[in-house]
Amino acid sequence: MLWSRTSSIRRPAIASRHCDVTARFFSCYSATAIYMPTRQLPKRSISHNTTWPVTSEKSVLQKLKKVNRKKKRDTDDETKKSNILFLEIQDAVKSYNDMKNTRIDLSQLQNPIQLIGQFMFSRSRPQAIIESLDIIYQTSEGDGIGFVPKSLYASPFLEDDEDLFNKFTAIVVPKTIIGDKVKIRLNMHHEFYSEGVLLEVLNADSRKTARKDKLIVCNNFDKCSGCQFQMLSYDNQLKAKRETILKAYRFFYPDLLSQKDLSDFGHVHGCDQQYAYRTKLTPHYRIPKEHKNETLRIGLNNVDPSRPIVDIDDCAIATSSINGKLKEKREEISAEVGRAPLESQGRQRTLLLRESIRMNKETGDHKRVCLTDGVKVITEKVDDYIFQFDPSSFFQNNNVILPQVLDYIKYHIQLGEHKYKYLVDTYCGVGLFGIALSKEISKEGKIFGIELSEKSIEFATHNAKLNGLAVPDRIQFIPGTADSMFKHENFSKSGIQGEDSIVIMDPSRKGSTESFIKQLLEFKPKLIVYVSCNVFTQARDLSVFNDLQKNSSTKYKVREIVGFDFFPQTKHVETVAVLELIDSPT
Ligand SMILES: C[S@@+](CC[C@H](N)C(=O)[O-])C[C@H]1O[C@@H](n2cnc3c(N)ncnc32)[C@H](O)[C@@H]1O
Repeated sequence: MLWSRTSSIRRPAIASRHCDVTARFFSCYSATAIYMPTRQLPKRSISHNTTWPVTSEKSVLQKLKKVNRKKKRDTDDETKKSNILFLEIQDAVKSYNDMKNTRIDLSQLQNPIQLIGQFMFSRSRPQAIIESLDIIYQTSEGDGIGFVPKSLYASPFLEDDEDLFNKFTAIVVPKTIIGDKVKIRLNMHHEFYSEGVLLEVLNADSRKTARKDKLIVCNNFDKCSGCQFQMLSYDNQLKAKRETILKAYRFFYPDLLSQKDLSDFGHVHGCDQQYAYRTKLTPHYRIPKEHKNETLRIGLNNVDPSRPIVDIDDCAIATSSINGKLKEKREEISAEVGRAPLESQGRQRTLLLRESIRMNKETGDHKRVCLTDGVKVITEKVDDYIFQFDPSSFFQNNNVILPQVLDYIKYHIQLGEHKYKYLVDTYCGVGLFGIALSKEISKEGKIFGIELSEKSIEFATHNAKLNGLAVPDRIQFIPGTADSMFKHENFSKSGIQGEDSIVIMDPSRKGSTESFIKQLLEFKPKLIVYVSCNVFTQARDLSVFNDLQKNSSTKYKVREIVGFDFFPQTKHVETVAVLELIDSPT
């Protein structure tokens, strides 16, 4: 179970009908030349038969709940994407107020249910165009945020002028960056924001934006949800990712920011290869409905959720062997389309494309190939270690950067005089860190790993043997939750002591648990290395660790928190936090 702390996110009270926004605001706003759609939508001109108010308020709410299940803010998990966006919108409001010298508050952003209803159903959605929107904020999802007064577009959809007066819409626009001036179409409206679809960048060559559209290598970049930052120089991509790290700690562990030297906090190490690095791709396709004359599309989701899958021939961030296999699979599937039984037409399928190495047993040479459906075992090489795993098990998708990450962890293990005897690899997957760092601990020492997936543990044990490590004397992997490890019989029998240990933790996106963190503090490892693919949950977990240590005599210092760019061109950033024990009662 995911632990939770009291949520600091509060829903504002019902929108105030008497919010004061200065006349000065309006004067500076009109200067930004945001104006109504060329095709003005006359008040209440939308057919009542197709849209609101035929759709009752109740059914709109029900539909919204369903459509937005994933986007719903969740009070149990403050690090959920929808909650992060909510915090980011509040952040964006502050930036906007500072820039424009105004005092908008969150209640002024609330979308009335009537407006939500009008924009909910893609078939009857009105064409509302915002001719010019300034992007003033970047979200951790890589989208831009801008604000417009509701009076600019919403009057045809709202009966009550109170819902327009001094009210604003926060518009979240994928594929935009701070400084962009863009033309957009409005899509779904949610409680506190609306989705925008980018139609045109109006200031692409201006100095106000870091956008360089000539850097975009992919023909599908504007539609595909896979990459967000192809229009940025690589340096600027790394800067944007550092901002995400700083933001995560500001939201969930602000004390740390004030303790640390900010100049290096969150520095992101770049990847040597910025395209053709991805060793796994899972494109989707829908078996075309013959009677509707549909065409086959194989690719990734569209940034506009109301549009179909983006057909992708060649993915610029995937390796060449993956792209080769994608072409083969396309031909295979196309050939079968006409033969698909009626009941399977319209069904969505996902392809698994995974790069693997193929060894020539006689010469020892190996080449990289792409495997797909029905494959039992994938083989990968990281530094001098070989790893095998089944395609459903987790394994990192960028092996260009992996040696760099391992070197970084080795550097921290070797820093100082301490000779470590034990390495505890929690959330160990198929044993990557335990095995690849095995030389970092003394010969008489031991490596212990725990992982939820039994299948992964079978492969971790197999990988240990494959790499010449004695099981269970030198290395042991057990299935189970990380929470249960410290009390596990095998762990107790292993004789592993905190003072001579390094604990690696690498949980999935939802992060760790309070129970694990408590036990970790009691175990008192000399060094903790927290690897994370979600910096928000990492910041939350380290804040909990800090709260717990305040009431204990055991003291840790955060040595460093850095990022590694496992996924160039995208919004993702992997972070590594290194904590060292500085004081503990004997
Ligand atoms: C991000 S992966 C890291 C795997 C491995 N460290 C690597 O780099 O290949 C996270 C792993 O944690 C496992 N996991 C998820 N919840 C867990 C839990 N409560 N206890 C132990 N392992 C868990 C997942 O199955 C997954 O293999």
